[in-house]
Parts: sequence; structure tokens; C-alpha cells
Amino acid sequence: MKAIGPKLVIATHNAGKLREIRDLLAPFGIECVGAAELNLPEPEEIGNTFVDNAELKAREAADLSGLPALADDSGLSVDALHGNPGIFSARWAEDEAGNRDFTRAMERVWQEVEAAGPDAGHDAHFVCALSLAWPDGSIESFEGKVHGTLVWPPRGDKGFGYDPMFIAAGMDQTFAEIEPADKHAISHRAEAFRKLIDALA
Ligand SMILES: O=c1nc[nH]c2c1ncn2[C@H]1C[C@H](O)[C@@H](COP(=O)(O)OP(=O)(O)OP(=O)(O)O)O1
Ligand SMILES: [Mg+2]
Repeated sequence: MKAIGPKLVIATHNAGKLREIRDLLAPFGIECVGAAELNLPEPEEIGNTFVDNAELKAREAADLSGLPALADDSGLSVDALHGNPGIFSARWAEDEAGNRDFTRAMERVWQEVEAAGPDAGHDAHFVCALSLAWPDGSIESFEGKVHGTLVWPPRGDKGFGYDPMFIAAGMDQTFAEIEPADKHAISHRAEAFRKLIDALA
């Protein structure tokens, strides 16, 4: 696989993700520029899988910037909801005007989990697909997962998105209660990054 330094576009418009990706890449001395800083558009996520959507975001950013670009497509997959919201995780938080409210999105998830009944359980996992695209057309993708349980009410103010209602297997605090470094030790995003870093080595 080709080198990605010294400058890499992080093809996301999500500030929470950008912060985590910068943390995860910090040890590697790669200069990261966010898509918003470059005024790159937010492509429509028309793919049917996390990898498809990560690839289309990375491809567009690499083509428009002329630099290698890294995109992340991720979401929460709930067993009782047959994998939803999944690739629709961001869209479940959007109102008619396109504004995002994860308090609302978490309420919807919990209501649907309750409606599924006690036998359906509270198991869920986060998925992260990372795609690295180069201006010459090549592209590589990696996926990570973390399993856990949903809790109600939401707890904690660290992290982003659905973090306040998710407890990873073996922990007793939500992803929004633990320190970022502890999330990075086990998260779906961190696992996908380990695979990416191994492939670059
Ligand atoms: O670690 C996470 N902790 C909590 N929630 C998370 C996480 N990772 C993804 N999520 C949820 C929220 C996010 O909004 C959605 C991903 O949707 P997704 O389209 O990949 O990202 P996005 O639209 O927010 O930003 P962008 O597409 O510009 O990268 O799943
Ligand atoms: Mg998105």
C-alpha cells in the first residue's frame, strides 16, 4: 500500500469523528486537514453498506483535493432492530430541516427496542468502515466493530452521537462517560485504524 503522508484529507463533516481520527493518527506524524477546512461538499450517502459509503466519501475528497483522503462511515447496529439504524444512524438524528439531534435519535432507538419486547434484548454493536483513497484511483478499506449493550437513560457528556446509551462488553460506563483514551483502546474506529496502520506498515 502507498504512503499517506505528509498531508491527508479527513473526509468528514462530523467534528466528533474528526477529533477521534486526529487522536488516532497523532502518533504517526501525518498532517490532517478536515473536509470543512477545504470547503469540500458533503456527498450524498447512497451506498447500501458502510464500506460503500466510506469509499464514495473518500473517492470524492481525493478527486476534488488532489490529496490522499480518508473517510469514515460508521453507525450503531441494534440486534432487536435487525441492525438498524446501521447505515442510517446519522439520518435517524435529522429533522425535516436536516438538523441533527441525537437526543431524539437515542429516544427513537430506545422506543423501538422497548417495542420489540423483552426477549429481543439490548445487544448492539458499533461498526466503522475506513476508506483511504488516492488521487490516482486506488482505494483500500478496513472495518472495525465493538459489541456491547444499550442502556436507558443516556449517561455522560463525552464522546458524540449514540455514545451516551452504549456500554461496551466488559465495561460498566457508557462511551460518553469514559475518557477518550479509554474509548480509543476498544472502539470500532480504533479497530479499523489498527488494520489500516498494519496495512501501511
Ligand atoms: O463512535 C461513535 N459513537 C457514537 N455514535 C457514533 C459513533 N460512530 C458513529 N456514530 C453514529 C453517529 C454518526 O453521526 C453516525 C455516523 O454517520 P456517518 O454518515 O458515518 O457520519 P456523519 O454523517 O456524522 O459524518 P460524515 O459522513 O461527514 O463523516 O453514526
Ligand atoms: Mg454522513
